[in-house]
Amino acid sequence: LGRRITELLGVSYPVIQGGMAWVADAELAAAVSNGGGLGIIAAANMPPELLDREIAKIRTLTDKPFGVNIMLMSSTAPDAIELAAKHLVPVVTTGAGSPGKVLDRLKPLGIKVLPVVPTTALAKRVERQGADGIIVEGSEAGGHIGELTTMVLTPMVADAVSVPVVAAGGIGDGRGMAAAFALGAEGVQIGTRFICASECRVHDRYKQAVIDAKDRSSAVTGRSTGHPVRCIRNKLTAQFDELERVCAPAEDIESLGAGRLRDAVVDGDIEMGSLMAGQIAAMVSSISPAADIIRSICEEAETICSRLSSEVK
Ligand SMILES: O=C(O)COc1ccc(-c2c[nH]c(CNC(=O)Nc3ncc(Sc4ccccn4)s3)n2)cc1
Repeated sequence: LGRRITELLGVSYPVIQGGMAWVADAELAAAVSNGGGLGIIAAANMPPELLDREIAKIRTLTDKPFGVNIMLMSSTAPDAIELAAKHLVPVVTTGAGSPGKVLDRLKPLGIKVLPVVPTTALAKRVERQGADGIIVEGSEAGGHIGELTTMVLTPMVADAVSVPVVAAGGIGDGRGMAAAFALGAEGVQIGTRFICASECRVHDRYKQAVIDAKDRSSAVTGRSTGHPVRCIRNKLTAQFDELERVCAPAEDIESLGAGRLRDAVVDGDIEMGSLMAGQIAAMVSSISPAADIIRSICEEAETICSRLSSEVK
């Protein structure tokens, strides 16, 4: 079922690790790639010299394909594009903006480009612009999200484009992967579950917050600024809610959020840090090696898909 994606990316399993800002570094990405998936380094707002070192570093940790995620809202995006070109990074994923410039610059170099999109319209646009695959991200996801759920967005985009679709948002076990394939996806992108990978270097209190999360633990803040972001509820999200209740100006909301993701990831500040995570955090209950996470999800999905196909008869 995932053959077009495994062949496109040169991986064993059609599993992409989410390019999570501050979380997805060379260590996590290498562990995912060595485990048979596609590990992704998040360029996010990294200074170019740091991203340059992370890309050089992953090349010492794995000889398997890997990718770089370029967050198009970041002022460092143009530098990230040039670094991806310089290193001939096998795969680039993009988020939080329209990837026209990325496609024009990197496709001619043979780099595979898979944009993340939150709507069907954007999916059609990026296919026209030459996307090799399309990652559709539902509002179940952590971080900066759109309004449509994975359950609705996936089949709509699968019907609208011919390139392979990868489903993201709310997928954390084999059932989610099997469901994504049933909806027309040919691969999955997983973020939150990999926050609790052994090789992920976020602070243990961040990992514990993900494990402790229940189904209603996450909340979306920042809708009024046009950049809705899903995080685990804490004092910070309560302050965002208060600012939005009194219709504070967008810059006050954005300045409250600046640097908070770092506080959570590096300092383990679970009260005032930005604990970006998806709704699937409620289903995460253990810290496991990335390779085990990938294998167990794919084996469970395989079992479900073959049971479904035999029972349908
Ligand atoms: O140009 C247009 O038409 C708009 O295009 C798009 C609009 C939105 C998206 C989109 C939604 N979700 C994604 C992929 N996921 C993400 O980008 N998730 C993220 N999590 C944390 C991030 S860091 C941050 C920094 C500032 C504000 C908020 N977040 S980025 N892309 C992609 C394209």
